[in-house]
Amino acid sequence: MLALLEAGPAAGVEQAWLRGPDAAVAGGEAARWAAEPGQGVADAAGWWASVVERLEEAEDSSGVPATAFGSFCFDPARTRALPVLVLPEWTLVHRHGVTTLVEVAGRPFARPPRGREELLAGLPAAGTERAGVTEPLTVSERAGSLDADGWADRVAQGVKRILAGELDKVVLARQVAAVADRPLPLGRLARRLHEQYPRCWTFLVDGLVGASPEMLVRREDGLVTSRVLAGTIGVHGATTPETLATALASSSKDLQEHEYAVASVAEALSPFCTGMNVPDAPYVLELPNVLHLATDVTAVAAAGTSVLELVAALHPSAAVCGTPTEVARELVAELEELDRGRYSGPVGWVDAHGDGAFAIALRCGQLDTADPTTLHLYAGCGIVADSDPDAEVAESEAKLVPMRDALRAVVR
Ligand SMILES: C=C(O[C@H]1C=CC=C(C(=O)O)[C@@H]1O)C(=O)O
Repeated sequence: MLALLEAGPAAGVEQAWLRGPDAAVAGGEAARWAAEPGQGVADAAGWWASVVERLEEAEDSSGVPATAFGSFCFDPARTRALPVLVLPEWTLVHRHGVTTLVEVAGRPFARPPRGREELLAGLPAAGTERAGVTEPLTVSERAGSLDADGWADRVAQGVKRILAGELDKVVLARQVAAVADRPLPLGRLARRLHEQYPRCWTFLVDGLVGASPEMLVRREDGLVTSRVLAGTIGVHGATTPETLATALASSSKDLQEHEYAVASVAEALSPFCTGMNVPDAPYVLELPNVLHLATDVTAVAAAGTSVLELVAALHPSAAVCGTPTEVARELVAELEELDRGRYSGPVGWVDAHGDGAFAIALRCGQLDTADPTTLHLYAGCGIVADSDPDAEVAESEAKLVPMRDALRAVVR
């Protein structure tokens, strides 16, 4: 499956989702939601319900349900980007040690799926996919509308507004454009991210590629889980992870930032769930580039609640927007000078039973719609009353490391 992913669009792979040993790669289009500007997850849920109704079979013969891949905008009212929900023609799923090729057949889909043999015959054999390609990409960077100093100034303005009592927390992001000498091999980038960050959820959906450590919500057989992250410390060569973890777990600024994020998730989930468990204190999640304060929330979904309803209720959490949500959303728009597009929106999959998983699209890049050599990279930081602008710039640099490393490492 990694060979398939690596081959990317050349092998017809357009969507992917990977974590640890589990993976799904998919291609072709049996159906695509024709999203309009301003639409969001609730609109997509209606479309998906109507597709599921019309499927002849909701599952393949081995019981794996038809699955759509989606990616939604951070702020549908303020973006030129469109959200995505696609039911691929075929999906190769590896789960619990079993690999299944799921094909969507029958009404209402005009295009018949390719035969299994035909599909598999077109794929590169594992291990041969890199033969002969050894030249690294040459990549340069261009600042977004704000450079690091300009963004630090916006962080300082955010702190002032918090101190003035307008809000408690705001998440501010910055963007840089990575420009390569060739069209970017998104499948290769996804593979590299997956290999370097196996504890993260790696995604590739319509030109959005990344490896997110944050699970907005997963629903599996009625069980709901959400991994809330907020509060971060960058990894430096000289300091041991234990020392960093101790510093993070005792930082009142980071603990406060984290508390807002957990509260926003628990509050949004509660109308849809019973038996919610919210641990009293966070643990420290260690990644190669950063350490995060993390809390895993679990609950039981009310009967008939699909993962898309949960996503619609949870987004945007205080990990990407702020507290209170509406005030923070306005301040993000005022200070960032950035169209976030699908960065920091939900990205993941939903199946015909309403189960699924949506991460928050962080540590990612969005392929430029007009230029396949340009990837827009994003990193954001939670700002509270005690935030220091220079420290936030350093944190945003640490959050850009996964994409920058992957870009440096891939060959064309
Ligand atoms: C907004 C981002 O991270 C969020 C998720 C985890 C920790 C965060 C923080 O500590 O600031 C952010 O809230 C990003 O990576 O672009």
